[in-house]
Amino acid sequence: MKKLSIAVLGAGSWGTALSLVLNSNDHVVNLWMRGEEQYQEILTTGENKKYLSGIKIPSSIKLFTDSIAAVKDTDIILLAVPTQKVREVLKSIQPHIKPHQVIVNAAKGIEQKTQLRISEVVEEMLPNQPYAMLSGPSHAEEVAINMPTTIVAAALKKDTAEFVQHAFMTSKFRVYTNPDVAGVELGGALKNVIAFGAGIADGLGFGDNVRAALMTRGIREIARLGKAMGADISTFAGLSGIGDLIVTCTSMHSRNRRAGILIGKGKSLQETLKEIGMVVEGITTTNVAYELAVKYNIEMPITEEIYKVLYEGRDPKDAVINLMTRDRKNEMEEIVNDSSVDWQ
Ligand SMILES: NC(=O)C1=CN([C@@H]2O[C@H](COP(=O)(O)OP(=O)(O)OC[C@H]3O[C@@H](n4cnc5c(N)ncnc54)[C@H](O)[C@@H]3O)[C@@H](O)[C@H]2O)C=CC1
Ligand SMILES: O=C(CO)COP(=O)(O)O
Repeated sequence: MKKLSIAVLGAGSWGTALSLVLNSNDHVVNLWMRGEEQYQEILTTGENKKYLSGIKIPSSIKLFTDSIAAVKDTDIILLAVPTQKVREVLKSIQPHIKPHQVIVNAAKGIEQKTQLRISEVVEEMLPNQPYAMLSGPSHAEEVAINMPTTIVAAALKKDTAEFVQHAFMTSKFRVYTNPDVAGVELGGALKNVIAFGAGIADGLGFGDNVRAALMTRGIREIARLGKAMGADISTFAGLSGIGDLIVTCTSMHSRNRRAGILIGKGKSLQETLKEIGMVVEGITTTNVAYELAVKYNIEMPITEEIYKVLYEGRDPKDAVINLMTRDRKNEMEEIVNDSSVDWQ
């Protein structure tokens, strides 16, 4: 593939790790960060200490604090900032974006004030701009040291998905395509809620049985909401669904899981966020997911309990009791896949 020029907006752990992947593919990489201090640190030490310590950032990755300069003449603009900041970052570069530039989103969440997925935010701000969502089981800490990783590039148009697949794929970073943008975006966002809950269970001292139950029942409620919102439920059985749910619920790299563990151990939300020091998307996504469940009239008992722990002061131990003592159910009732999402 022809070497591309790619702007990576956001130099947190994920933006930095993806810059390394793209750099290893010999693309020109413009890594943008908003802080002068962070810029100076990476420039002088060759390391992004706060977000990805111990990883050398090659000098071939160009550093920027001016987002307009970073996106100029690039083929791809990769969004790697927290979900709630995507609109603000896009706004700052909006007049400078050319119609051919592919927006690739790596943020896993739903905009809180609008309940929009990121593809919908991008479409609202930049109608008809080519767009892909990159999502799947992929902790930055492992990607940055070249551990084999698989991920999905979802786009409505096949050529956009394949373009992004080519751009990112290396022998250590395998990219699949998928036409179900809604499913991939929702899977990536909603798994963080369940991972946070799995962390709470760990923090309370529960074991592997509870974690497995939360993952299995969690993907069911994610799929139920996803289906109501237009996704193909088979996507939730893929890398961006159950794949990402597994890694986030089991890995100590997961900020969502680690945040849950601290809450389960009795720390306040404020103490927890301070200790993690990076974005914990599941906190806001719990709020949006709860509202969406009400709006679409979807049963999401795990999400509801986590919402009540986070926002209504429910004791996590009571949340577990509530989940265990719900009405008796038949596991096989529920979802039938009658949606069919295909390339446009
Ligand atoms: N860390 C990981 O392993 C993965 C993260 N993601 C997703 O990527 C997104 C970003 O996450 P991380 O890089 O991990 O977060 P992070 O907390 O490591 O870094 C966030 C970055 O965004 C910057 N930022 C915050 N507010 C900003 C604003 N208003 N304008 C511009 N930049 C701002 C911060 O300075 C920081 O550089 C999240 O949605 C996350 O779910 C997805 C896959 C893997
Ligand atoms: O999405 C991720 C891994 O695929 C990262 O999850 P955390 O934000 O919980 O660290």
